[in-house]
Amino acid sequence: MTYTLVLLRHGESVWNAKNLFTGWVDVDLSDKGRAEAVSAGEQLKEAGLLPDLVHTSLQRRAINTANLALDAADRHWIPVRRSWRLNERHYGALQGKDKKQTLEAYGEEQFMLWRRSFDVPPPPIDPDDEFSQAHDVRYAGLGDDAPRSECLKDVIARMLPWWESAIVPDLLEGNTVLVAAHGNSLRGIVKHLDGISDTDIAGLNIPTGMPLVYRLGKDLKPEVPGGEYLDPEAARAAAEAVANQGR
Ligand SMILES: O=C(O)[C@@H](CO)OP(=O)(O)O
Repeated sequence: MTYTLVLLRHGESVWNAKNLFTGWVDVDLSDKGRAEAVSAGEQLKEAGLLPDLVHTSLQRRAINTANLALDAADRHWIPVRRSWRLNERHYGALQGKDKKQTLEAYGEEQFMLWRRSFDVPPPPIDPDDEFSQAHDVRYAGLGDDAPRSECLKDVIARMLPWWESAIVPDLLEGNTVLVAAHGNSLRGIVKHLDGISDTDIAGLNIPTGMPLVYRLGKDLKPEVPGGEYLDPEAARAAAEAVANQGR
């Protein structure tokens, strides 16, 4: 038995286009991002990869990407499950800041520590900051779980309970599962699936709007390490562009 998981980072957001740290700020897709989402759905349909169920974060760029992609694939009607545990990494006090200006102000080493180190979170955001989610009703029930900043290690710790309790059971029932989420929450899933080390994960970047397909064996280990992009060349170039943001 092979289980099929499709990971889809949201299409380009308006803040991706402006090169701003985004995290939990609930920005929408750009026109390019919407087109990427539609194209992702068309690619899924062409490849015969029709999701039975979709999991999304609570953020509109992922929700709208899933809706557009599933509509293009004629799968707009499938059941959906959402969780904050699939949200983007909370970028703390960097939320709303320009990536290039941050790199220039703090230097390459600090910038990369905040952006890609496994266990160094950016400084926490002030609850009254205009880009804080402290007063956002959708997170009102989180209590002490509500982050004010996260590193990738924190993302994996809050993502894994959803992976284990919601996504894995859906896969084991034989469903093709689509997960529409974010650069860093998906890096967490990939790290977990492929057993990537805390150091090597720094070099892994996920492009916007490109389906990444994992076929998993009985033990939920990937048949092809790293999974397979439906358009591998475009994905390689786009992942490199993500790696170079701020430069
Ligand atoms: O700003 C963010 O929330 C993320 C994803 O867009 O950026 P980065 O790739 O720098 O982690």
